[in-house]
Amino acid sequence: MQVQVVDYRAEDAAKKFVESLRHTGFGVLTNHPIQQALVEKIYRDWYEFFCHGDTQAFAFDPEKQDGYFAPEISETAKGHSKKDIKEYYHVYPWGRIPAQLKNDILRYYDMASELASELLDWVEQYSPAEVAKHYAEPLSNMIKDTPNTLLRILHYPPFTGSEEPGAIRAAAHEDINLLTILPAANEPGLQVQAKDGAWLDVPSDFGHLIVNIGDMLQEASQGYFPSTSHRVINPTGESSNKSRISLPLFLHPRSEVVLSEKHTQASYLLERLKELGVK
Ligand SMILES: O=C(O)CCC(=O)C(=O)O
Ligand SMILES: [Fe+2]
Repeated sequence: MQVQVVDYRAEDAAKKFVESLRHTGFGVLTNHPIQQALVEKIYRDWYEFFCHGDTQAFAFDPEKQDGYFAPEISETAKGHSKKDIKEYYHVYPWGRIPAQLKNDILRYYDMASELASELLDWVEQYSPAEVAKHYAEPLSNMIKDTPNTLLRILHYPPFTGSEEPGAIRAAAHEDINLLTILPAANEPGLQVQAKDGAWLDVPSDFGHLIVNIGDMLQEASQGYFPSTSHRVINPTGESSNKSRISLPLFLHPRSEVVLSEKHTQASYLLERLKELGVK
């Protein structure tokens, strides 16, 4: 099993990329249209906010789920008992965003959402007919005008030595949503689980764009596209003193979109958030 690094501009990009998604749940793009300078600026500015900003003034709203999630209330992955070692902020265009960070993060949100829509068209194009016939509507249509797509800015703080034994930056989990788009973080650590159980590093050179299948696309494709387990391991050596910032965009269909006979987006999300203990 290999996560493919695919040149977005190559002629056979869509085919290769969807093959990688099918076999590993992950695909990685180079030469993609997301501006790296913007990503780097977001990393710097949000690092500043996490370290010196008035995070408590933006404490998350339990109902709407926008805002800042402190390390103490941060999520526990499904099936795990220890909290992840991280803090994060949930950006929705309709939600609260610190004024000085608003322009850049919403520009990124729009840019990444637009690319995501194209990637969903690629997935649709290379879905076998017997899989695609179960899509209740075109995949890219499912996210059109959606208020549910979530941009999460994650800060994994430097290690101090007082971390809870056994806890890791992000315990093994699957994403809940349709597709996740993630620029390579400023520090390594992201791994995906192969079919034989082994953990493999996801190619994460600076500038790479990492894309993975979430449970909702697995559900909609009746398992054809696998939502694979991934995790963020703890830093060692010099890296232990460094923060890690990452920026996953979780694409969510509109609430009423039908995923399968059993679930709409809304019913599926509610079930999963309850499992995570954040709802
Ligand atoms: O920080 C990362 O690289 C991945 C984060 C992640 O998997 C998540 O928040 O769902
Ligand atoms: Fe994830």
